Amino acid sequence: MAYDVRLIVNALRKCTGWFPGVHNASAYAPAVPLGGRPAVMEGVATNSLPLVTLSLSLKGILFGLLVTFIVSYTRRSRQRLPPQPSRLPIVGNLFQLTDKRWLLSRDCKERFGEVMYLDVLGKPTIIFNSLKSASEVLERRASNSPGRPRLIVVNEILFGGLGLAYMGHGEVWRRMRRAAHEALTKSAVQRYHPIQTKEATILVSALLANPGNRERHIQRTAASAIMSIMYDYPTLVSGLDKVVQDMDRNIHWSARAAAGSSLVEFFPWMIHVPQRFAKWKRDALKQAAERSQMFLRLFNHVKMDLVSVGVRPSFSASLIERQDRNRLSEREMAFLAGSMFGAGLETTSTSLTWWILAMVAFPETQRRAQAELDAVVGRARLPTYADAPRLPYVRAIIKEVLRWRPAVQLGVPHVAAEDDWYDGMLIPKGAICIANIWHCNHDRAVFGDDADDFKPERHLGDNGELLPGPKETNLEGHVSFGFGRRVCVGRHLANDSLFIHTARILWATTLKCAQDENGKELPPDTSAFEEMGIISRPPPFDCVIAPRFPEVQSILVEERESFED
Ligand code: HEM
Repeated sequence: MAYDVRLIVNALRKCTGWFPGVHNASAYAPAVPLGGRPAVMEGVATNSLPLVTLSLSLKGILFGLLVTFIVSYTRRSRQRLPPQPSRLPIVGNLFQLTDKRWLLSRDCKERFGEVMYLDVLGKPTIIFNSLKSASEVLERRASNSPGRPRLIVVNEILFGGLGLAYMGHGEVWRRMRRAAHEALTKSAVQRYHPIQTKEATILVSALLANPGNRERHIQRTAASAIMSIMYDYPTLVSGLDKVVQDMDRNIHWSARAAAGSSLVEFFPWMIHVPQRFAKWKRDALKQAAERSQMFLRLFNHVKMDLVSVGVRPSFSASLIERQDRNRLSEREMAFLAGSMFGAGLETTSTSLTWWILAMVAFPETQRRAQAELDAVVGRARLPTYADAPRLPYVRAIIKEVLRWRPAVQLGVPHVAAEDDWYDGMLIPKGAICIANIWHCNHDRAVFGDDADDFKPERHLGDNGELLPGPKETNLEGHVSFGFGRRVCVGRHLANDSLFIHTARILWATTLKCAQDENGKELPPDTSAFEEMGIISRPPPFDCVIAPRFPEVQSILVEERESFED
């Protein structure tokens, strides 16, 4: 009897998604309509194998039947998984996972739909490409995904297992998370308004005095505010302060490590390689020792001040006051405060930089916000937190910036505790779940055909009031703060900080495009971004920052003099 081996091999390929020779993004399965299944699920090309015809005996027939059985069994179980791009032997879809630009592309969403399955070195990984799928699985059924995957470098080495953002959801995480949550509720963060107000004023003055150093001023203000909030640290004069530089180095390390860039994340046995053969391990351990010393030093300072100077509001002080209730050890408290610094600094400063870019690129939105400020605040004083309820457009701009250009474009990974289903597709137990925050925030099914446009008024109601976001978005109007039990614990602090900084910059300055020598405007590129680990920020851009009216300078000086230090 003659059999065409091609049929058997192709059937195998159809079920396993194995495409020999596929090794880069250009080799993804052919396009299919939105919501359709990619080629790997629909069928495979049959013209790449040589025609081999064999004469088979009875044994061959039995072998064929066995293969057919395995094929149809594998196919049945695979068909329940979300669509998967073609993969390579052994590494599977590793290269798709690390190709962030492709993951953020419309092409990815259109080919693979709302939920995509990647096999990364044998680890099932699910990418949620729509707001509906991410919020249903990670928000509404949040109790199934509070965990994090094992993050060896950032959690186990750099944070010694105590990095709030990166640790698993065990008992220690629960205690640390509850303590952080209680110290940073919407009402608790109001005690930090004086710090944030002062920092915003210093930032505006610095931007007007020396606009060329814009990025350095933003970095200083973000670092200074968070150091004061976490440790009651005095206002930093410069972003070059040693403690900030140390922290900064650590943050960069964490951000890179959190992006899973180290080989040990994929080959955990590498953790056992002795240090003398593994530079990555030596470097990471050195960073970890520095980090631990710094966290403990800063925290102990607050403890001593509590005795000598008395209680002044800070996150660390509130942890010490509630130590019995929180049941946290000194080390856990010190690492909790340190985790907050790392998680809050780059995210907030990056969002402020995206905001400046948006104001320069879309001057009509800037003018509308300034008209609102003139009407509500006038020009005789700077805006304050008390004005916030009557400044819906200023706040709508913040929501829109966070939606339009999220600082974290691909969410921090969660892990599915049990098998779960979305739209008939299996999310297997143990799968790494990553919300594609970029696609969620630009989801046309929720935000309309103009989802890619910068349009703050989408957050306003008919009477100009600020709307709660779509129900899928934690009512923020975006999902840039993540999901479920791991949602950003510092989001109220971040929102308040962005409000006072942006309101004061808008009140005092006009932000304009830079010009070339012929007076031609040089608008910033609104679609480019550069990556720092899990953070995406705009590439450097120039802009002009000028006082909006003559009295600005004297009012700023007066305001600064009113701050006692
Ligand atoms: C605009 C500013 C910010 C953005 C865009 C942002 C974004 C995020 C995102 C996407 C996550 C991951 C959520 C998830 O796993 O689903 C996160 C977690 C976290 N954020 Fe933020 N964040 C910001 C500001 C802050 C600030 C100011 C702090 C602290 C002061 C902070 C502290 C944290 C912590 C500790 C976590 C980990 C929570 C956990 O795993 O239990 N963040 N943030």
